[in-house]
Amino acid sequence: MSETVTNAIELNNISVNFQNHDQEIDAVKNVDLQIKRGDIYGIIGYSGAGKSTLVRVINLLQQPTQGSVIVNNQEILKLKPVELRQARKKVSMIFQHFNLMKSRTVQGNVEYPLLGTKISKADRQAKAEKLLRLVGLSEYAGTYPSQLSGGQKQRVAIARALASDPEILISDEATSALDPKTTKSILELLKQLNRDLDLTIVLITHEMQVIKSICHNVAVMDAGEIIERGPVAKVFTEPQQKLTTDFVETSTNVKEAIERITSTIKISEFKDNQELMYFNFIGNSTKQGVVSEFSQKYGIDVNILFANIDQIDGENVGYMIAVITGDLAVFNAAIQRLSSEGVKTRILTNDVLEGGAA
Ligand SMILES: Nc1ncnc2c1ncn2[C@@H]1O[C@H](COP(=O)(O)OP(=O)(O)OP(=O)(O)O)[C@@H](O)[C@H]1O
Repeated sequence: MSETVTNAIELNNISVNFQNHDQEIDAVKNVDLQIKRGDIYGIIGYSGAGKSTLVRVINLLQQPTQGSVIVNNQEILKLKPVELRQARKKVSMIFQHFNLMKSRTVQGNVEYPLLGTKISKADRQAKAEKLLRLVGLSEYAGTYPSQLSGGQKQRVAIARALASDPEILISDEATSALDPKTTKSILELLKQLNRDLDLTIVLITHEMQVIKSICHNVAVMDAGEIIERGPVAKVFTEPQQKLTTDFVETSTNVKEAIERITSTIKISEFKDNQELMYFNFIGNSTKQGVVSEFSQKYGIDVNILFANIDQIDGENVGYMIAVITGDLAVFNAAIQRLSSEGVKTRILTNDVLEGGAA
């Protein structure tokens, strides 16, 4: 199958410039992005990185300054207005603040995108009922948004977004206003919709935890550019950029652990044969194996200060911070061997002494 058949979205050399008074803002700079049909693709970055501007280009809510936008094999910048309206129906969005209409009931909100279409009133009602069942809110059809919790409001917004039978759903920080438990249930719902409806999902977030929960692929944005991208498991285990490492270490609690450990132990008092080490294990390279290999085979003492294990895309990923004590030449040889077995290591001692670990 050719690329154009399998890609739901193809952005080529997209730039978006804004003129703010006498200042020009390059919100998106020369971005190329391909998203496969049926993928859950995360875009992560800090506030102002250009994420929202970039995804708004997908349905032309934002006109790009340059570049081409191909959605479902259609070059949408070249469509006539009537064709563009049709194409846009295939791309729905959900937002952080839900954007529900307060004066309409839950049912009325879900029916809203179908008003003014050829669909009959009875079919419209039946479709809204079906969608509310799908998101688990049937019994709330007659209530108003103000009577719902944040998670329920987002479910209504999702049902409404599905009313036009989209092929692509864009989620712009849709879980950012929700507590962790509700976030989890909304992400589970999105995962289910991706699977059951073959919905392509583009998900913007500033939390790597969200990416880790449901995305297959991720792009990291900074200052209008995509600075790193790839399958989530690969980006998590082999981040290439400092910003990506920051996001990963925050979501795995490693960053917090490094800060806690380095503020409680005195590295300046370490002996010459001691190092503070960070280990990252992937797949079969278990923590136990490494610790026993260090102590039994190399005679190196490993004092574990932090350990955590994650499941990313079905793969176990472990993180450990430890003080190791022993012959450093032997130790260096040991880490070289481990690195060939998929264990990543980083000596934190120097980072901390130079003030660069956090
Ligand atoms: N309509 C606009 N007019 C002028 N500048 C804009 C406009 N929209 C966005 N910007 C600017 O473009 C840059 C990127 O904004 P954007 O909202 O895309 O970032 P973001 O990564 O989505 O951040 P956030 O999560 O805070 O929305 C910012 O500097 C922002 O101030």
